[in-house]
Amino acid sequence: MEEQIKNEIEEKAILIAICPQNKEEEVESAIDELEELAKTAGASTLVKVIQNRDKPHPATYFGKGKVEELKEMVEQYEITTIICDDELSPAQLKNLSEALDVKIVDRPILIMDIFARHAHTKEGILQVEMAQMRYRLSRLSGLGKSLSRLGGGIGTRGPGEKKLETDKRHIRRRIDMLKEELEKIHSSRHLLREGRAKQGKPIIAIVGYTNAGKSTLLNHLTDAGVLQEDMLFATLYPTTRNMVLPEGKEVLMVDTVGFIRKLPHHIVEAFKSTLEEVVYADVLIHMVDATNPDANKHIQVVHETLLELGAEKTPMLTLLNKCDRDNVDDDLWDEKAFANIRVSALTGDGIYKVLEALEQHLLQGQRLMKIIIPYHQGQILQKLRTYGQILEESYVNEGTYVEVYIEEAYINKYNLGSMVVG
Ligand SMILES: Nc1nc2c(ncn2[C@@H]2O[C@H](COP(=O)(O)OP(=O)(O)OP(=O)(O)O)[C@@H](O)[C@H]2O)c(=O)[nH]1
Ligand SMILES: [Mg+2]
Repeated sequence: MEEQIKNEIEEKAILIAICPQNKEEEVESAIDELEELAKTAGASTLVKVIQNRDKPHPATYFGKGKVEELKEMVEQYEITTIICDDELSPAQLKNLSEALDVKIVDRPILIMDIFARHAHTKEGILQVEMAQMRYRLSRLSGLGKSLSRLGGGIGTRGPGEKKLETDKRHIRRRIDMLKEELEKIHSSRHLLREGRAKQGKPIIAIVGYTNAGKSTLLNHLTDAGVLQEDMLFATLYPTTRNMVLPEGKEVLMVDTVGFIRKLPHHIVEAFKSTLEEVVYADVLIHMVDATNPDANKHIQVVHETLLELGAEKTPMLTLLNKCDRDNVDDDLWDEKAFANIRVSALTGDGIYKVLEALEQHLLQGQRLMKIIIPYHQGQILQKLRTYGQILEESYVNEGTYVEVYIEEAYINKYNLGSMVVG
């Protein structure tokens, strides 16, 4: 069964979340963020309802009484959409939708909807559709009912197919096609990356919470002309630009997709190749919006996401951004960074210090390492050829024996310490 999509309806939403003991502040800020996300997706929030409970009710997310209350509010405010701060199970989706007779949207659907609106490149469009299809396949029983209620708006936007597909076999077939197309794009991205590696320039990736100012920084540094806007997930694909540091060192700067708490698993999967830009970087610039009351939480989410991606060991320089504003948190500090610098990507204040710190980091004393690289880790040898100065190379039983002059940063990044011999 397929349904034509209509997107013109005005969505009036109630936001719902549960609050375990002592988590009041965290939940408050999460639901405020959910309101921002809802706004970005075109829905206005009329009411926020938080229920104190440790875990969601397995069948209906909220308990019975609270669902009754919701029902009354839905009628009173002529609500079209309920948006839940957590990911809902198929049963919860179905039961809530039946009990309340409105569309039910959860955090993953909402975020994917925003991604769908902002995807403009072929890769981005395919990736979003892949995430949506995978999600849809896993939620079919609950979702069909919920989304068919209003036939438009959040959750029904897709950049690819203009149909809301609810047939399992069709979805599976579509997923296979998307997979094939994406693999083609990814192999060309791989070649691109190899090409860059051959240039031997260090890669610097700008990471951070969504809306922190990453694109603004890239634009300031390189006139990249990337869209910078006060909205969540303005950037969905990486832009790379050449740059020369003050003492003449050439680097590549990459702007990337922003992170957010509870970034849907299907998004992470579908955007893996895009997010991998972060994994291949030699240094990370971590942008923090120092005026956001939740900046500490944002820093923590960025650390967690980097860990998930396997980039937690990459040296990181943290920029406490938007310091031109008067509501900056002066106590902010990212412990994991090798330096914290206060900047304004908008006015350029402090940016010179950033470039100096980067350059100093990249040029800092090299060390002589005598190591054996196991044969199955040939890619590390490639990196040493690119970034280091190899004095000797020979083949032994355990792998390739190498004596190399290499910068400190790479020793940590490639875990060379564990390969030392003699
Ligand atoms: N006042 C001030 N505003 C800034 C600064 N840097 C960025 N902004 C604003 O913050 C908003 C977000 O900036 P972007 O550069 O789009 O942020 P981003 O991190 O690329 O966001 P996503 O791509 O959506 O993840 C824009 O409205 C920028 O103008 C700054 O230093 N000062
Ligand atoms: Mg951006």
